[in-house]
Amino acid sequence: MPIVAPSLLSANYLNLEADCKMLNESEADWYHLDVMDGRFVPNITFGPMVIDFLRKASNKVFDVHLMIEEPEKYTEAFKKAGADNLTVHIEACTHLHRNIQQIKSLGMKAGVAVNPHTPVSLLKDIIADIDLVCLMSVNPGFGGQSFIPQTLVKIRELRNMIDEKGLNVDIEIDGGVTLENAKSIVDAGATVLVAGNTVFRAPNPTEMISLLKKI
Ligand SMILES: O=C(CO)[C@H](O)[C@H](O)COP(=O)(O)O
Ligand SMILES: [Fe+2]
Repeated sequence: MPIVAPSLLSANYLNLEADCKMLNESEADWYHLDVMDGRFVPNITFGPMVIDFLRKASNKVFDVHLMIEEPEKYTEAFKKAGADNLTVHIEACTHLHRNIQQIKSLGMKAGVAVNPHTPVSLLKDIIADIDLVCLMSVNPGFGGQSFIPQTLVKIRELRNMIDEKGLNVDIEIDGGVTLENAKSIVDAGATVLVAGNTVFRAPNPTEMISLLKKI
C-alpha cells in the first residue's frame, strides 16, 4: 500500500481549514507542502509562516518539499514551523551532505529531490544517509502538469540501488500522478505518491485518496 501525500499546491487557499479537515478525516498519510522561492523555480508559494498555521490544524506527517535556493538558511525555520520531512533539491545544494546532516540533527527526516533531467546515479554516495528520494516526474514549479514517462525508468534504477544496498529509503513520485498511472509507478518500486490536482480537482477528494491508497 503506497503512502499517499496530497499536495496542498492545489488546495483552496480561501478556505484551507476545510481542506485540512478533509485531509485529516481521509486516508491521506502525509501533507505534501510545496515551498517555492521564485528563484529555483519560476513560481512563489508560501514559507514557514503558513506551515506553522497548518501545523495547528493537523497531526499528520508534514512532508515539506523545498524548491528554493540556499535551503540551509531556512532549515531551522521549517523545523520550528512543524516539518517532519524536509526535502532539498540536489540541484540547489553545493554541500548536500552538510545540508542532510543539518536536517537530521534537528530531528527531521531528510529527503533529496531530483529534477527530471538529473540522473539518479548522482545519489549513489548520499543514498545511505537519507530517508527519502523525491523523483520529480514533472519540471518543478506548477501543479497539474503531465507525468514524464522516463520517470518509470528512473524509479526502477533507484529501487535497484536501494535494494542492492539493503536500505530503507522511500521513493516519492511528485508530479502528474493520476489514478491511471499510479499502478505502474508503484509496480516500478515507488513507495510514496504525491497527488495535487488528482486529489483536489476530483469530484470527491476523500474517495480519490482512498482509491490511491488501494493501488
Ligand atoms: O512539487 C510540485 C510541483 O513542483 C508538486 O508537488 C506537484 O506538481 C504536485 O502537483 P500535481 O499532482 O498536480 O502534479
Ligand atoms: Fe512537490
